[in-house]
Amino acid sequence: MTQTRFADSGPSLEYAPRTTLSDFGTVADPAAGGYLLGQINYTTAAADPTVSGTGSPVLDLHMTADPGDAFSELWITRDPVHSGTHDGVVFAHDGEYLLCAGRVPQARTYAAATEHAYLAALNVMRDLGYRHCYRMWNFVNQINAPNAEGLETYRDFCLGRANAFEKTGFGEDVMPAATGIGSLGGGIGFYFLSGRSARPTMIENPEQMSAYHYPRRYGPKAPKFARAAHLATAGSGHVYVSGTASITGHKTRYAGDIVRQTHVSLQNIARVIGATNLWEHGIPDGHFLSNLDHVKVYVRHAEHIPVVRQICTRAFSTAAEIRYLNVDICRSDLLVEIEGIAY
Ligand SMILES: C=C(O[C@@H]1C=C(C(=O)O)C=C[C@H]1O)C(=O)O
Repeated sequence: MTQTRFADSGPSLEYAPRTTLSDFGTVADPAAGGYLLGQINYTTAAADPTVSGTGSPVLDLHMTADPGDAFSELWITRDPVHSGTHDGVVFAHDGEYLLCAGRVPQARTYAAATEHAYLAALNVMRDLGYRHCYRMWNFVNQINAPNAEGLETYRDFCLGRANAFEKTGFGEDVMPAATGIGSLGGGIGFYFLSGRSARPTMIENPEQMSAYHYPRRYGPKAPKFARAAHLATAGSGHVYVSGTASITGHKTRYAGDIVRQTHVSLQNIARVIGATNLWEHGIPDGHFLSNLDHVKVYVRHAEHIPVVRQICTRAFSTAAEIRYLNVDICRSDLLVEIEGIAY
């Protein structure tokens, strides 16, 4: 288990093997002053989000078929948390940071229910004063399958998300980093991180068209996310890197070629977090792939995982926590996608 990082830039993240979560019980580690802002279980079945008996949001995502591969993300903060629920969304906040989580049950179409669930979460952020959302995660079962009306499920989700953003004006100034990835079941699970005073800087990649500008050939409403979000309240910041794939401009590159797609995904991340790009965004900082931690590598075909692991092992630090997940990806011609946090 990684050493808890209490940084000025957001709650600290730890990965814990599913089996050790009982150790956490109430709070993460009173000795370290840690409190559990939220627990996201990447596990073998989906479940509605709940608030645990000790007051922490818990979301189970169906992201692995093998219990031995299950793990939990523990978002740990230094201050006591207050939790609650609103219209199906669970949340916890510590005065500076908020985690909220929700789920849209399996359905024939998703746009309306996604819009409703997102509005509930956006209202929680607004009403509690945590307007600066910097990272969103979305796990979409059967992401490439057509919905009951023939629209690809991912595009259906993007339509609902965009409608929620447009109705609230959310994202007009700063779009959060995000992941929109497949899952093995459970409709659409999602969770968000927001700050009260910390103002994230939205980062784009000059090698890629901003997703929110994608042409209509990719769906009725474009995906709404930034390539990364830099968060700093004091001192150095963290860069939350969105799910990144083999896309330059707006086009998929190297369809069918897992090795090249993996390298393009890594090149895109290196470009986004590198000093040249961060300075272009007014951030006097720079990172390398070796600074990335809490990496998730999503791979469409299980048989590709060994070669992807080989490439990623060489690219990232030996100290990096890396999880490989065999799930579908938002475009049917994408074979791999990678996200992480640059510290
Ligand atoms: C891979 C891409 O998009 C994916 C989908 C996202 C979403 O819809 O929130 C965010 C990042 C990726 O997980 C891309 O368009 O480059």
